[in-house]
Amino acid sequence: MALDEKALAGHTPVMQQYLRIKAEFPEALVLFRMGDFYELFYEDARRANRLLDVTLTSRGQSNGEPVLMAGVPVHALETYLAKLIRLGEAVAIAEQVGDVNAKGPVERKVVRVVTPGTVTDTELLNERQDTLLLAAHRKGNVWGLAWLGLSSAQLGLTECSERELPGWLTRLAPAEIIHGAEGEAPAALVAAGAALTRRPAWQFDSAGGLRKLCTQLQVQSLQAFNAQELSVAQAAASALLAYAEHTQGQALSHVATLRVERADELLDLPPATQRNLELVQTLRGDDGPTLLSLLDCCRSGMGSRLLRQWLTQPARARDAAKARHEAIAELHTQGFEPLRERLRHISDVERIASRIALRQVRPRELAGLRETLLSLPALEATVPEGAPLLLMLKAALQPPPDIAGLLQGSLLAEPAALLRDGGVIAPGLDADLDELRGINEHCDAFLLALETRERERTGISNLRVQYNKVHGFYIEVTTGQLGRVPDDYRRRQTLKNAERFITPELKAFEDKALSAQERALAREKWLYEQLLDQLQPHLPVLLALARALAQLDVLSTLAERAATLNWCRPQFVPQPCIDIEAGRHPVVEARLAETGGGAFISNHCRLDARTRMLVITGPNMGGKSTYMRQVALIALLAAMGSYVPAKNCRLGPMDAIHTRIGAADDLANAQSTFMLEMTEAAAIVHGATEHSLVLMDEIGRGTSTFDGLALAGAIASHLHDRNRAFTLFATHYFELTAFPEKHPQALNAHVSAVEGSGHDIVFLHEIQSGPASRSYGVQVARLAGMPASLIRQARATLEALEAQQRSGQTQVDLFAAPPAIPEEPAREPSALEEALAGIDPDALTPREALDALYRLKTLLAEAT
Ligand SMILES: Nc1ncnc2c1ncn2[C@@H]1O[C@H](COP(=O)(O)OP(=O)(O)OP(=O)(O)O)[C@@H](O)[C@H]1O
Repeated sequence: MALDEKALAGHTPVMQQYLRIKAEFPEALVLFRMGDFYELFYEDARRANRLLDVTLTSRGQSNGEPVLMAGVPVHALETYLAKLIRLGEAVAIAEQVGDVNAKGPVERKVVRVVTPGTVTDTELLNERQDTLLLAAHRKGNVWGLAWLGLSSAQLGLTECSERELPGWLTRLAPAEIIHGAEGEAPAALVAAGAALTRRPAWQFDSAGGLRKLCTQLQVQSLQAFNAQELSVAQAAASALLAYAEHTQGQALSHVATLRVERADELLDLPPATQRNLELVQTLRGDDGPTLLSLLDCCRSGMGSRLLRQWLTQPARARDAAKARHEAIAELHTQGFEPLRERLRHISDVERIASRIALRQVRPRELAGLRETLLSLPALEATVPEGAPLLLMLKAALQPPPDIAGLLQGSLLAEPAALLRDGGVIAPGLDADLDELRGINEHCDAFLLALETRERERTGISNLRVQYNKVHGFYIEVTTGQLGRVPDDYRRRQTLKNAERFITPELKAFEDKALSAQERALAREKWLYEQLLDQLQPHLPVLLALARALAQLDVLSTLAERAATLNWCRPQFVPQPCIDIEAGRHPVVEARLAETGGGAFISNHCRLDARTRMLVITGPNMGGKSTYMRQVALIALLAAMGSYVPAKNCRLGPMDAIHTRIGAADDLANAQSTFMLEMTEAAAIVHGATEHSLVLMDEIGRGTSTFDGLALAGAIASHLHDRNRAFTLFATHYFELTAFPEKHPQALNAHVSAVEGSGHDIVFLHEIQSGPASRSYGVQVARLAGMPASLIRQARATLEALEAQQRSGQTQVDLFAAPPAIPEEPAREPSALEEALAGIDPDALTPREALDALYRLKTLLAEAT
């Protein structure tokens, strides 16, 4: 924001200082330190009043206007910061850095900028979820994405199409997105629900990005990362790195590797799939119960964060998943509890390493790191050796011993929480510090000796030598004894019953002791900085160690889950198939167990090259949705490297899981239920391949029966004939049970239910072959507590409708091939067209051209 210097001149000096700072951080709320408060002014004050409920006041005048302000107390900063970051705000904290006693306003400087995507404070981060900053840049039809986890040292790039963009945003779930679009932010970015920050368009520059990335990674080119050609993503990276450095006020030395992701290497889980399968969030937006909440018994935040990544970004290739299955099998045989017990005590090495790089690490975090490093040999001994992946991770648990030694030699066993309090550096590291501390420690002995001496000298037996923070050292004499006070005593303070004095000797000691304390503190700070310097070269090793610990945590957690929940090891085969014996829905099963809702009924699913589609019918509440979702969840669990809730499971190659399952209206995006249903279905019809798994739940129900039925039939045919995807197609349209008659790769299946006495219905939740006999909708409504009279009326209407249908009408073929578009009959050219075709404009003189024009006009008049 350009500052109008003339307008500025009318403001008070402090407000001038404020406005200059604000101009540097126009998008952030500026917290301006004034004594014991951080003040916000003008529009920022209004926003703070709305967001934080702090009082809005106005004080004095500047530039002829009252100054609107709101303040938060210094001691409550962290609480307010946490709230603002959760609300998606960016905050710049301007501290007083100059001499408070100097003339004019004390110098202030922004020392910290905290934004939702760049927070690194332990208190402000979610322990179990990565906080990512993402930059998005569009060029033509290509979107370039670059993302950074400041506290996990992750840097990633990808390029994708407009269609793929929402999938990436859901998968990465960034906390903050930066973009360079003028005006309104692109709708796809807004839909991601992250905080949006606009940066100047010129910062999205691919040449600059390439340069910045090379400098960051200390390489000549990005060839080794396969990122040399990704110019749109490089442009995004340029803005990303500039913004991250701007907020941190320093280079990001710990970010030393780059991952290039390609959509065709990942199992495609579009946003609808992630939502419908309730992977990390329920349909209501809660954190549980979800597949992640069921799986996440990790012992560390690092493990939880990695588990979430494995779940939302599974690879298409099966190698990594196979290696994980093998490791889990080994952990089953050899035991995983000792390892999990050890992992319980490790600290968050990943975040600590990042905070070392950013020089924000606290003494106790370093002490935690030291304990973790020292516990590695014992932890390593609990890792079984059988599987190659475990062997590799075991090897990574041996970082050079000098880091642990360095921390041991440098830090006290239990250092103070904050460096500014002192009491952090170990004795024996630095002779100067030890000497300064010695002065302090000998203080007590000196004071005792002085007290004895002064008592003898003055004959005052109750004389005391003491210290307090406000008045320093003093000799206290009660009023009755004042007559004995020698001449060299100088009065320091008068109390009700006593006087306090100081002597030249005590004063000299005080100067020495106090300055020793101050100097010891300064020395500790300096030594701490030295320690951070010494740790910098070890960051890559520490980050590698963090990743190994996180993997061990996830693997042993998956082993525990598999054992506790009775899951099996899936098998991958090259032939196309989904062959699940006695599969279960893990989350529904766990809920039933928790609520005493009875046993979960397991079901098979057999799809292969000959049977690619199941048309599933059956009553509402019968378990169709549960069944379809469980097949998808089993496929996904296998792909991420977990065991699966089934007795046996064989899976062929898979490139995507598409789902179209009824959801609430998307009012926010002004789409009706039906529009949303068709948009999602269209995306599936366009995207699914013969290696995809497609779940279609009651497609067409959002519109009139005939429209819905016609569309459902056409979509089923398309999926069967053209996409050839593995499809589970649940429907209430009985007409669709005729589908398999004409479609050789489709089969009917139904969820079973029986009608008990008095029209009651009992759900058996078993998937059986063949179509359902009827739908039981009225019975379910009765179960739901509809009044008896209403149910009677519905039943009568139903019978009448069924009778009407039986009484004739030729059947419409729902699945007939679409009629060909009629071709236009061949037509004789008109006289006008023939004349026009006969003219060669280049061969005509102007006169002939004019004649030709008249001739054409005449022909036109004759024709009309
Ligand atoms: N295999 C099963 N074993 C035990 N209980 C089950 C099983 N499948 C489903 N259920 C129970 O039945 C309830 C309804 O299941 P679900 O929502 O899958 O039915 P639906 O057939 O899809 O119903 P609708 O057609 O109304 O959407 C579930 O919440 C669950 O409690």
